[in-house]
Amino acid sequence: MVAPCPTSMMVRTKKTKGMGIPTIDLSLERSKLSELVVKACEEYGFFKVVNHSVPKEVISRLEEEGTEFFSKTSSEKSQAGPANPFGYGCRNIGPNGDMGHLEYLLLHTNPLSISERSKTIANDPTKFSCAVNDYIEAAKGLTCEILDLVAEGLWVQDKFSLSNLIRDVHSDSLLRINQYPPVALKGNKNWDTSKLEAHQLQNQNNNNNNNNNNIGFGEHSDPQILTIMRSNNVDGLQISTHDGLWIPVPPDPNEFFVMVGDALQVLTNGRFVSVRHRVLTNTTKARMSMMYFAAPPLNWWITPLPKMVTPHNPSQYKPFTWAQYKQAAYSLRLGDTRLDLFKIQRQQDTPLASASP
Ligand SMILES: C=C1C[C@]23C[C@@]1(O)CC[C@H]2[C@@]12CC[C@H](O)[C@@](C)(C(=O)O1)[C@H]2[C@@H]3C(=O)O
Ligand SMILES: O=C(O)CCC(=O)C(=O)O
Ligand SMILES: [Fe+2]
Repeated sequence: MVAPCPTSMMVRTKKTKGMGIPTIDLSLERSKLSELVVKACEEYGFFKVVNHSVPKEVISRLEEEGTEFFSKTSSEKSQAGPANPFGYGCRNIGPNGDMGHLEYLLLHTNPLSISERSKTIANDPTKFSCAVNDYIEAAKGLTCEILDLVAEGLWVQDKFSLSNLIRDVHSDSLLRINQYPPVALKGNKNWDTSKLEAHQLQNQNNNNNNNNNNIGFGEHSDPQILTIMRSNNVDGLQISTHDGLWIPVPPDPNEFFVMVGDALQVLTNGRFVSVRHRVLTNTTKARMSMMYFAAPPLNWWITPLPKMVTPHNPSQYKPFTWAQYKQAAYSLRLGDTRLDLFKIQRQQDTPLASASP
């Protein structure tokens, strides 16, 4: 057990199957808070926030819309599809053959695009688009708050430099509502994964080729700057630690989870690493998650913040626009480490080069 620590010092870590998920209380004093946010981003690229100011009603309205949509018949739902990339998708993830046990709605956050899409999604399109727009505004507010804390914690001079990337009206942020139906495990009906320790789950699931029956959403990192996730009370999400151990994330329908994406890894010149995560299906209950992916406008450049580049830590990435990065992401498979395409290879990175005469 971890000894309780004074609230003023917390990244509060609740023990989950032997590992802690950092939990950050947003009502803490600001300078402490920014330090904790940076620490959690460095150590895990993932944390939970409590005491956020998103109204419960904003969350429940979107959840109700999601439930109503996913309870429609397949032929009704298919009117909102296929997801190419936006709209309704079922089992197919992206354009390159990735599959999961899920169905989803993927939406661009532009209000005009939402209003058009709503017509194929909901019986009452205005009610649907209001619920979606309100949720997006709230998630965007929370994301900006967290990005400002990151900038402060990193001592970046312009404390809005990160949040400005996603505040712009042309931001390419997305909203995704995922629904994972319960999947009975093949063979042994008494095989309950919730009773397994993280390392056992890892062994059981790392070999995805043998039995991917329980993969809801395969291992990947999110390409964007930051992802804000909220789910119903059904587990399944796991994150990978820097040493490759899978940690189950206990669901908390009242709170939000934050994930560092590839673009924030670049902006921090590798000080933060985007978190690899996946979803395993539950054997009895349907999981519904709402994901807000915060991204800049398509033609904006992503380069390390000047503060993060020093003679000792020169830029690790070639400059690219968000559109170029997305294009790379969509040309690859879900689990690929697409940032490798943009890494600057330096001589000292290759042991052979330094060893050669
Ligand atoms: C297989 C793919 C699906 C994805 C685009 C990609 O080619 C690689 C990244 C995937 C991902 C993961 C995070 C988000 O869910 C997503 C919407 C995104 O921006 O990148 C998905 C893409 C998708 O499902 O279209
Ligand atoms: O459903 C979840 O909890 C995670 C889904 C996810 O990783 C994604 O949509 O990119
Ligand atoms: Fe993801």
